[in-house]
Amino acid sequence: MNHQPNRICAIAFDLDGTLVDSVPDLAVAVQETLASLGFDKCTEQQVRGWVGNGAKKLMARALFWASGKEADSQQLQQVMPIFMDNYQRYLHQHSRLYAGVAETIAELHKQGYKMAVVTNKPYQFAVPLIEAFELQSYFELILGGDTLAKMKPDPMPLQYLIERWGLSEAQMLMVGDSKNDIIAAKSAGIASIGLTYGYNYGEDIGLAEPNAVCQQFNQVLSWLATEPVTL
Ligand SMILES: O=C(O)COP(=O)(O)O
Ligand SMILES: [Mg+2]
Repeated sequence: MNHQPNRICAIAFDLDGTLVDSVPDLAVAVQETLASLGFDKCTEQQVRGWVGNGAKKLMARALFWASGKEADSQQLQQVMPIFMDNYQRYLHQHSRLYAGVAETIAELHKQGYKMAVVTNKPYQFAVPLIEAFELQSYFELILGGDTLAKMKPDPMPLQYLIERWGLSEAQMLMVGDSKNDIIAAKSAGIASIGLTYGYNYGEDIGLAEPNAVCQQFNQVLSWLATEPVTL
């Protein structure tokens, strides 16, 4: 791997909606949590629009939809263990890697890129999900939404990686499906690729203005091959 100061040699990947279509299992966990509280069940499609800011915010959005009012911290404190238990049970029953992810991650690893997962998903779920798809050996680090004091769109997890790996901003790329990923990348001063197939609250990822918009995961390889010099 070429470690020139202005060439990308490290990549941070988002997890939900980028590597893994995790909504099928998240949806069942949300639905069962709502049902156990006596609320109507939401649809999988609704959950698709609620994912992005971690497990607590997901349940807060679901409760708002179900009850018509904002959940207070006491209610969330009571509901979160139920959701966490439910999601723990389903985690990777119906979740699937997106097309091209396994091959592309293996190829990037072969090419020598340093790789990490930077997700807003709680760490306790991120690790077994990545392990279920046998990807853990490719990633030097997995940062969950609760690993550091702040999660995306805050740049903290990306700044942590840059510092820990002793890189310049120009050497790092963020690949994600949500504007949270792109905002975090921009705030950290690094390049980003936005994927169109994931979860972005139903919005066009292009509106967040990543350096490139890709329809398929393997296009990350061709982008890196043609656009390695950044900023
Ligand atoms: O758990 C979430 O809310 C989103 O997770 P992600 O950051 O991997 O997309
Ligand atoms: Mg995502």
